[in-house]
Amino acid sequence: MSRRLTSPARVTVLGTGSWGTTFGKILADGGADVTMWARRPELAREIAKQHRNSDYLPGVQLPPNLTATSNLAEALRGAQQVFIAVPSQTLRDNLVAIRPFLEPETIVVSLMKGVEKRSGLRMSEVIRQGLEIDPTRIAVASGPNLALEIAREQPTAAVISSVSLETAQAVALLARNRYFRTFVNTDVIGTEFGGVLKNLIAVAIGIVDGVGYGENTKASIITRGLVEMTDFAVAQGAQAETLSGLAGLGDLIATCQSPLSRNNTAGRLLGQGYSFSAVVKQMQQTAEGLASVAPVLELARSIGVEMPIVEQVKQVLDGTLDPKDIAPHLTTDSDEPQGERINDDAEAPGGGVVWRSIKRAFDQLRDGGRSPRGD
Ligand SMILES: NC(=O)C1=CN([C@@H]2O[C@H](COP(=O)(O)OP(=O)(O)OC[C@H]3O[C@@H](n4cnc5c(N)ncnc54)[C@H](O)[C@@H]3O)[C@@H](O)[C@H]2O)C=CC1
Ligand SMILES: O=C(CO)COP(=O)(O)O
Repeated sequence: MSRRLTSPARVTVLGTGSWGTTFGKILADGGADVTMWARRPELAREIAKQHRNSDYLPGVQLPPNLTATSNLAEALRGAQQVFIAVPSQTLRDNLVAIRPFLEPETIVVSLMKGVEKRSGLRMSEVIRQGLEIDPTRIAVASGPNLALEIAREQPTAAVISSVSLETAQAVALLARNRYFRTFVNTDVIGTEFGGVLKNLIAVAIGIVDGVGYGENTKASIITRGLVEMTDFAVAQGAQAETLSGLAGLGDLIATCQSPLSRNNTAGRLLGQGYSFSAVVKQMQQTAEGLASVAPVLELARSIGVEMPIVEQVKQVLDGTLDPKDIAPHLTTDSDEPQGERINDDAEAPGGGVVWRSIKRAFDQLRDGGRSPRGD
């Protein structure tokens, strides 16, 4: 009988909220030795000694090969891969603390689904700036991954993406087990924006749910929302197929359907008539969509992409649109019936996304050479 001679990989997860802790369990159940970093020493103690995180994952038993500390240097020592799951708006400050302790070969993986409010940057871009490491050492994970379902070992899948296929594969090999299956791609822009944008559509779904509208409204918003997501992401340099994959459509379905989703929940409260500030006060956990909506719309406007559903979410957040007036059909100022695909030109070769990208690139050149951002 052959025996495994190699020692388990040593990995670190920064952030012990619902997703960080669940991802730690995924990695540990896949065979890695996992160290979690918690800000609060008492939470680190609960995870290390009782193998529980009762605040975020009540009733879930964590594996014995998962431990925790509140000492960042200790958490990062010897880590082959580091996974980060803190609220997106806190990432930059956390990177300042991480940087001195990061070892030269360590791969850094973002588990987050937001954009930085003040810069509009994706999390992998903030990591690249904050740690000054090569993009080939950075990966992102995304997909239909509601933490509590996975913590209960209900099977699901995700995508690991990096500009380096080798890096994506190395991460995917560790981040998998009997209930968590990982695929790989090199479309970091599409994978990250899929996770960011589906949150905004999930807020819209929550709003109409809160108002009391039914399945037609929701299906229309999901379908039109996917068009907006794809149009925006492709204009940023993503591949359209990524948005129809796990990190796009897959996550959109999970988040829009589940009461476990914090973005969906925040939307529902808005639809029930609570103000934005009242919703923020009630939310115990991170709802990334609330902070991402403004920077996403700013980016969309700067590249000439229409996002009517996301615009309406912003108006509801700002208190300038009555939630009951949110509608999937408010897609244009024009009285003319539109093609189903936004900005679609029925005469265009191939129609849809590709044509729009070419047209947009042409318009941007004409408008002074602003071009879609590469990764
Ligand atoms: N919960 C889920 O199902 C999933 C969440 N995500 C993403 O993971 C990221 C983290 O979300 P969750 O773990 O769900 O949030 P959470 O609200 O459950 O936990 C956030 C964690 O960050 C910590 N934290 C708060 N402020 C901090 C700071 N300034 N510095 C360091 N740590 C801080 C909190 O103490 C907590 O441990 C988000 O970007 C979210 O979109 C992605 C996939 C699934
Ligand atoms: O990203 C998620 C599921 O894939 C979690 O969604 P919420 O952040 O809305 O809870």
